Amino acid sequence: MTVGVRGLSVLAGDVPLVRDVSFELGEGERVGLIGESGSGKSLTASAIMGLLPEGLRATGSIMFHGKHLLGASERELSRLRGNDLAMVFQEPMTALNPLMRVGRQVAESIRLHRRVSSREANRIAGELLDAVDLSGVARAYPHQLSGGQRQRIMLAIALANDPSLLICDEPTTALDVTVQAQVLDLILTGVARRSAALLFITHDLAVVAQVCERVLVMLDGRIVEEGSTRDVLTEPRHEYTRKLLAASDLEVG
Ligand SMILES: Nc1ncnc2c1ncn2[C@@H]1O[C@H](COP(=O)(O)OP(=O)(O)OP(=O)(O)O)[C@@H](O)[C@H]1O
Repeated sequence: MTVGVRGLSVLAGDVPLVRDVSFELGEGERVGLIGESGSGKSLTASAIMGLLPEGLRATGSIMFHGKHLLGASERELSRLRGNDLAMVFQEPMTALNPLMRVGRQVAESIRLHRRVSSREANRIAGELLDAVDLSGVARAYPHQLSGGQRQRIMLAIALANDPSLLICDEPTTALDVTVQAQVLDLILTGVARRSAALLFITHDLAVVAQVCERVLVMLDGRIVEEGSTRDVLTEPRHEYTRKLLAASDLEVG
């Protein structure tokens, strides 16, 4: 097991925003987390990353390779983040440094966690950029790249240290459809190559169908349904999942 979430709740004071959520991700498993806006998907991801907004607290337990993440020190968490535990967000511009060339940002993410010379880090960064079809942009600044290119830089950074868990929070929502397909392919290749587990947050059931083996459905802070992607999308049990399906233009065959 890569990650095991047990009875996770996220609270703002006494108000529960995520309620008693439990799930596991096996090695190399690709799991979708779907549900309407405000259902608690991002907070669940933030709790795993140890990145909850100030004022919120998590209870329950999150095990990652046998380590308790809730209650881990900030030092331990920052050692894991960007290393064995990585995340790609919806908006890459906020995560990239606007003043630093993108190749250097990839190389620095390597040197933050590994003892390698800057030359070696640059070499690995070059390989990572090749792997996301971005050979030749290492010297560009973020604003000189398209949204899809920036998201691929974020993916290269997230994969830089061969994480065993990659969390993607709506990574393609802001991209147009053809670019979206390319980024999804690169995510799939990137996790497959590393046998990394993937937790993929999205509103888009077509994306779930393409990317995930298993799916968790959240409503109002709870997981209300889970199962194989095929079962959930062809024979949804919960009324909410049926509504989601009816509202999507997904044709499940
Ligand atoms: N810092 C915060 N303080 C108080 N409430 C918050 C905070 N962050 C999020 N919430 C609330 O918690 C609930 C769950 O938020 P979350 O961002 O996890 O939803 P989501 O399912 O990811 O939605 P979206 O798809 O829009 O990103 C929402 O009702 C949101 O308003």
